[in-house]
Amino acid sequence: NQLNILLYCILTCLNVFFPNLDFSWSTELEQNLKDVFQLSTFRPLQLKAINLSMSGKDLFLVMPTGRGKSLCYQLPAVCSEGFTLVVTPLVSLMEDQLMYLKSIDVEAVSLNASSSKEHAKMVLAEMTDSKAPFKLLYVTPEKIAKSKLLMSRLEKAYNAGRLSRIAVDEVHCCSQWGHDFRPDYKLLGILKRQFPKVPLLGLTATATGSVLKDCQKILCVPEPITLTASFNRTNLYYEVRLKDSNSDDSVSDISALIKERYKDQSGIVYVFSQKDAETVSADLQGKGVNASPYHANMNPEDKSQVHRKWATNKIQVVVATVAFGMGIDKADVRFVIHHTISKSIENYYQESGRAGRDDKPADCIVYFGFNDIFRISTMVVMENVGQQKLLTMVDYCQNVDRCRRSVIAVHFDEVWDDEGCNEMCDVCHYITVDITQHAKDVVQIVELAGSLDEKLTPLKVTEAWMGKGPAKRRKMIQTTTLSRLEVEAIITSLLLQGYLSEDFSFTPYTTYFYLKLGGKAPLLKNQSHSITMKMRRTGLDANTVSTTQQTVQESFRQEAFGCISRD
Ligand SMILES: Nc1ncnc2c1ncn2[C@@H]1O[C@H](COP(=O)(O)OP(=O)(O)OP(=O)(O)O)[C@@H](O)[C@H]1O
Repeated sequence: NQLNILLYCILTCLNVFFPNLDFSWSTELEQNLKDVFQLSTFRPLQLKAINLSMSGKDLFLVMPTGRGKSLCYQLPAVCSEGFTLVVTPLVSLMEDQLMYLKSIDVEAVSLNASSSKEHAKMVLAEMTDSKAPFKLLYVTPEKIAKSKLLMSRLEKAYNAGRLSRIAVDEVHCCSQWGHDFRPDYKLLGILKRQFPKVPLLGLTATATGSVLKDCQKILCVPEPITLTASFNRTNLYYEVRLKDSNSDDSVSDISALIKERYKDQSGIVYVFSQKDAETVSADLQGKGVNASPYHANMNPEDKSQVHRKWATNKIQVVVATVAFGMGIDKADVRFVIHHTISKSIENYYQESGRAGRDDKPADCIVYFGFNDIFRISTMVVMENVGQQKLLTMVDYCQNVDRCRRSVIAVHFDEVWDDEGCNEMCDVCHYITVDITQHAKDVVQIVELAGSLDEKLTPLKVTEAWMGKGPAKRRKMIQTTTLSRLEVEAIITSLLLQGYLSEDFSFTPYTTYFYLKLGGKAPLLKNQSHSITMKMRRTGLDANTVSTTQQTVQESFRQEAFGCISRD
């Protein structure tokens, strides 16, 4: 092993100068990639990870969901003597992998709580048999923790040189700081302690530096190399929409999106609770969307039927809780809509990451509702740093000063270049505009009305500024050519920034809302005073940005959440 590591280091250095230089296993790798896995090229970091693992190095591989982590241990398994032990958290994940490996004629077996006695006996016997055909042995962490028989067999296989590699899938489950902690993962340190010479490969789609440090300690891996692929899924468009928590407008909006923008395209709608899965699914069905619910409380047959029908495009949309998660590997998912925010950015990244696995454009939209923050908050109250993580998700939704992608990238400690978004998020469609002159024009209209002892409703101010007021008044003010939506957005902004304020008038029958000068209006007399606001650029592709309705909503939102400072 040490010779291999030395060889790897020398060859890596030489590779810089001689890119075609190969390792002893390179030809076999290339061959099996094509012949067995039927893939023509490696994706970024796959070859590097495989070469490191083949050289005997312990490795943590952090690679976005759907980028091909499994190949990084399956291909080495096929190219090595003996077998690779794969620890995976869910039996369903295991079954998917076994089915896939069977379809490409790679021998693999599993041991879990539902394995029959005969099957377990056969597998345990074959572990030490040099003629046994299997290349991968999938086990749950519970099995490692509870089965002394398995550990004793692993020890025998290790001593016989048959345990070639250990892969720990979803390695972040080791750490309580991770988003999916599983107590049995805490016990996996036994593997490296008992089998120190076997290289370990920990795989995860989402783990911050501190989570990985924790995993390293728990797994007793002395000096792992960490390879981190970029989190930037360039084909995904990220968008946040405001949700009025007191109405079901969001469901109407979602159904309109599915029927128009995503007509005949496959997608997922994530919801907060099992009850929401049932009701949102029923609402969507009522609006003519081919949707089905999915949650942990359904019986296993119903769940696998929904999954199967969705995978074969007989159901267009699955309305699911997070139970519809690991192991979902449908390539052509064109949209992942969150009816409710996720409980952390890690969760959101993983859930939304199920879109666009075929590298074609796909949308990730989250509906952000004020009340949802508190619903989730009570759910995560028992979790370590649950509130902190939830707030990072809220910040992702609320912050319109930073590109959505940059928030995700920075969260995962990735060095980020703002150009990396390529305008593939809603925030990057906003521009900061100077509205000082507009503000002066509007304030002049309200001021003039005041001097004439008139009161103007917001509608009257809008119309006056757009030149629709009485002709003699038009001559006294500066009218605008801006669109109505822009005019409304600017007036709202001035109201929220304090340049205008409300002037209520009560009658026995109704209450009138007029606009009057706000406390900050006098600042506009100062030549050096300027005001800005964020606005969505106009003239953008209707397929990737929201409707005009959204423009107004967004501008309200930025102001309402105080994204523009009140200077
Ligand atoms: N080099 C490659 N070229 C083309 N397709 C690939 C390549 N490597 C893997 N894939 C495909 O990418 C898909 C996702 O792979 P895989 O399931 O290993 O992803 P993953 O990173 O483990 O995702 P998850 O985090 O969801 O488990 C699979 O369909 C796989 O066949």
